[in-house]
Amino acid sequence: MARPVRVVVLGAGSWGTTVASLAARNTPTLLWARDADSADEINTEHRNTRYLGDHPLRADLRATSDIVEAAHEADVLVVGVPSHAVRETLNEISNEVRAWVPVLSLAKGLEPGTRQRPTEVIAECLPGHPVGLLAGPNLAKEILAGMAAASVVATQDERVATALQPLFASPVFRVYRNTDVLGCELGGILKNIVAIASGMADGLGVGDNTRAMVLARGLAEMIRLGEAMGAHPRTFSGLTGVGDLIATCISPSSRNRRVGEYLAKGMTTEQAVAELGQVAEGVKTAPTVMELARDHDVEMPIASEVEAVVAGRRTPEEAYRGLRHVEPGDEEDLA
Ligand SMILES: NC(=O)C1=CN([C@@H]2O[C@H](COP(=O)(O)OP(=O)(O)OC[C@H]3O[C@@H](n4cnc5c(N)ncnc54)[C@H](OP(=O)(O)O)[C@@H]3O)[C@@H](O)[C@H]2O)C=CC1
Ligand SMILES: O=C(CO)COP(=O)(O)O
Repeated sequence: MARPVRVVVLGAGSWGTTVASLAARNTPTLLWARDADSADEINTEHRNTRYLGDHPLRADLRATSDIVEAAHEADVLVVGVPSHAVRETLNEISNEVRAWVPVLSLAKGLEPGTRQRPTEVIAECLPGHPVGLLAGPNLAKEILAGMAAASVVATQDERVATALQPLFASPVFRVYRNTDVLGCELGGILKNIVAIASGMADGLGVGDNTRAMVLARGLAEMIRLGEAMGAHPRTFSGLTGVGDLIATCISPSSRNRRVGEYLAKGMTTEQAVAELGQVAEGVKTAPTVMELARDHDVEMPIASEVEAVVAGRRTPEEAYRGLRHVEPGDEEDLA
């Protein structure tokens, strides 16, 4: 009998640990934590208190702080470190991962400097491997608590996604597939910036109509940039686009939304990020997205205001006043 597929997840933060727990239900799974104490805690107490409080993890989920051991074990490699850390993490193991092992990204940001999406960074670090991503409206703590949710495995080759879907699925976690890798990845990246705007709206106490406007026009910006970069516009009406946008913009637990709320309460960006103690990808990604918008000649007034607040050039009140001055055009004109 063939041995089961072994999944290795790199990064034992809230989402990496949660995805590893999903996979461990289906197949032997090893989680790499760069911190040895976290690996020990997962192995002996079946918890990751730093990121997931007291929530019990599956007893069969194994962890290691030895990244080379992890790389050698992988039949499927899942990259769950933040976008800015994908390259340095994979560079450590670029000669250790067996050929053809599929690599899935969980990260929802852009690499500062290169402006590359995580799947592009992975393709450079591990050439020749099938590369894709797992994304959707997936707030880690809800999924770990067993609440129903859905996600998407996106790979260019549909056969790869079809093979990977059952590794992460459960009766309450539906895993769809999609071949528009660019569109699915951009949805997860761009919604974080709208979520910061939504959090600012919450913090400022603006009305629900205003929040809805920000979500709807934020989605229009995501589609505009996505289409200009070559994504399929219809992808943004799915789980990885509007689905993730809604979850992140309304959830009290979204880190990006919370950063916006903290900024509206008067914190600096540094104070907001420190208060959070976890990654909020939209903070680092906002300036990179504005560079892409300029390159592709795409107007993104909401993202532009968020970037100005994050950079400290504008207050949240000024940003919301600024949005009032944007000349409304044809609503249908998304391109
Ligand atoms: N949390 C969620 O609900 C979801 C998150 N995501 C995305 O998943 C990615 C990871 O997020 P999440 O798990 O939430 O983040 P967390 O902040 O919870 O955890 C980050 C993890 O990455 C590790 N890490 C940070 N910097 C480095 C580095 N330079 N080198 C190696 N490891 C590093 C941290 O290790 P250490 O503890 O040692 O610092 C920690 O294990 C992000 O791109 C996020 O947008 C996607 C869907 C849902
Ligand atoms: O991407 C997420 C949910 O799908 C998590 O969002 P935050 O990083 O804002 O918590």
